[in-house]
Amino acid sequence: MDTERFINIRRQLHQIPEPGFEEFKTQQFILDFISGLPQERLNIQTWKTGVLVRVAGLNPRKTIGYRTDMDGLPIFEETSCDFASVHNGYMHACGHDFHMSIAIGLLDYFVKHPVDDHLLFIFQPAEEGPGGALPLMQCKEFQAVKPDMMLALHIAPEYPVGTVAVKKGLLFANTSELFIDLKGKGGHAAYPHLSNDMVIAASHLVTQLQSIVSRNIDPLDSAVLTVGKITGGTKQNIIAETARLEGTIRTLSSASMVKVKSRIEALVKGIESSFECEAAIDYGANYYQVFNDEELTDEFISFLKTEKPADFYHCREAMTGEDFGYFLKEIPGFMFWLGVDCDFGLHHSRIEPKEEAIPVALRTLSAYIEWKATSQ
Ligand SMILES: CC(=O)N[C@@H](CCC[C@H](N)C(=O)O)C(=O)O
Repeated sequence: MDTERFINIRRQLHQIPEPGFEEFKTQQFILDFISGLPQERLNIQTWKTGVLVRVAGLNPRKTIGYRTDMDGLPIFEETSCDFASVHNGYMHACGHDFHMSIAIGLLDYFVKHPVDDHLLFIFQPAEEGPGGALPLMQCKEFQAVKPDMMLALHIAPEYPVGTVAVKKGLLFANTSELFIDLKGKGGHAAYPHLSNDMVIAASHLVTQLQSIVSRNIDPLDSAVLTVGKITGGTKQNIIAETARLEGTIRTLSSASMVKVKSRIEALVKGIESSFECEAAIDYGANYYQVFNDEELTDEFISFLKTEKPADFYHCREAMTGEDFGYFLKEIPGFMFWLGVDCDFGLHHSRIEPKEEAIPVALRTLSAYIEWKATSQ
């Protein structure tokens, strides 16, 4: 496999990160690549900004699905790459450029080396939000070619290149976005008694929210509540009429998600009454946990240990979220981490994953899919 080619594709994709459901250039890039492949075995469909490509099997008994996400994040890139994002304010800071180039490499390989089973490559928009997996799964294009098993990977900055980390069962958390709007009364900075300051109300609320994880959740059943963005007011000498908190909730159990949300609602009610303001809560997109099929994951681990395309690490569950969880809720399969060894983590403006991980993923997945799609 000419892995340099797919590293180069990763660099081209890295330059054009786009928001969820606006991956227009990315979609065109993928379609252009596909149009250069031998077409005889291909069935190509688009859904919104996504692409579904089926490679017809030689003697199909099942369909194996491979999913990559496509969207970038609203982050100003601060890497030293000479192929940095040309979309100012957007960056592939969660590895979706890696994920796509690996999917393209596998597609290229299997078009030229067909296997018995059908393979479905799913280029899915909007993983970072509002979530493309669930609506894609409901579309008629997907239903017509629905796989019998699903695979995906995610880059992992904390593991060395050459490793694959996985576990059976729960891998990623349940997630819910969180948006809280506060409305009070604006006014002159010098007349606080005639106004109702939402910067103060928002500050109290952010602090109170921290008590939920520490005091309402069983410490053995982890949860995270992060407020990632806070906005309010218009100028330093004007009392803020409105403020907005934007965050995310992560829990390992769905019972804890219910609990966190009920505590948020109680605290927000308290803020309304103590600060005499109005508040509105919006939970945005919710992602179902990523739960790896036990049998298939065990089998993949045995494959890794026997064939050794990569070093196997047994990982713990993580509080990251992934709408790939919706695929795994309906279709057996698994997701794994691909070690890319870098100093900065996911969602950081300086993340520079090591590209040597791309050949590791191509080697591992082409061997595994080849075995899975011919042997059983
Ligand atoms: C792997 C990863 O980083 N996924 C994202 C998914 C975001 C879900 C949603 N927008 C939310 O914030 O809840 C993550 O932040 O874990």
